[in-house]
Amino acid sequence: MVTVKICGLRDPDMVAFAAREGADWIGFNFVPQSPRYVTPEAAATLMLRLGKAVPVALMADPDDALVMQIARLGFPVLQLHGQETPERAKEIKSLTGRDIWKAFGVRERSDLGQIGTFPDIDGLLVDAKAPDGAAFGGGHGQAFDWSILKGWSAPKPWLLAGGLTPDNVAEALRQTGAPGVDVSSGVERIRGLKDRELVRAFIRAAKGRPDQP
Ligand SMILES: O=C(O)c1ccccc1N[C@@H]1O[C@H](COP(=O)(O)O)[C@@H](O)[C@H]1O
Repeated sequence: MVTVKICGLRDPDMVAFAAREGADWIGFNFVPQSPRYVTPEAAATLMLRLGKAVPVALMADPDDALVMQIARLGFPVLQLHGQETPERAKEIKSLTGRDIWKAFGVRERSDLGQIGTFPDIDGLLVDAKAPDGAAFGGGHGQAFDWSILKGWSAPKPWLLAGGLTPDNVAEALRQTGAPGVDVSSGVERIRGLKDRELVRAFIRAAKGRPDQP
């Protein structure tokens, strides 16, 4: 079954709702410039509502103090969405003992080459490259040309990300064969605010049960 990560939740009831609807992972965003940012203190409260969903901490170029603070909250997975080098990813893994997922922004086939230079990560996300001039590297609701993944085989467990929505996720999965998907903007009607109907529709479309009430 396809696994689903819903990212950037800020409201405890929405965390509980997404978990009940079948989200496998729920992402909390620690990128201060993002409209989905939560403080570590707020995340600790949100994490009480996870049910069976697994929390993922999204950071971009975090310093050691932040990664340690986040690891102490009990996150098993740290998602690095900045300009982290392979060495820094390895260092964060050794510092925290947590699984490291690295996000890679892609636009063309050659962009996939960078992935092989990160031997120490545990998983990865293939996301669209951020638009020029963007203040941060993800959550822009932009898809990339999925056909660039044709014939590519991921060296680690991976999630497809970037501009996914309830309407396009089934087609994205069909084209890419991704084992999992990650969404942020595509389940919002107002930027930064998740929408229950869209969260439910996304999870159902991704898991291939769109018509169930
Ligand atoms: O969601 C954000 O605000 C964000 C900020 C900084 C880095 C990453 C961010 N989100 C991640 O970006 C991808 C794709 O998001 P979208 O569905 O296209 O909006 C996803 O992995 C989010 O976790």
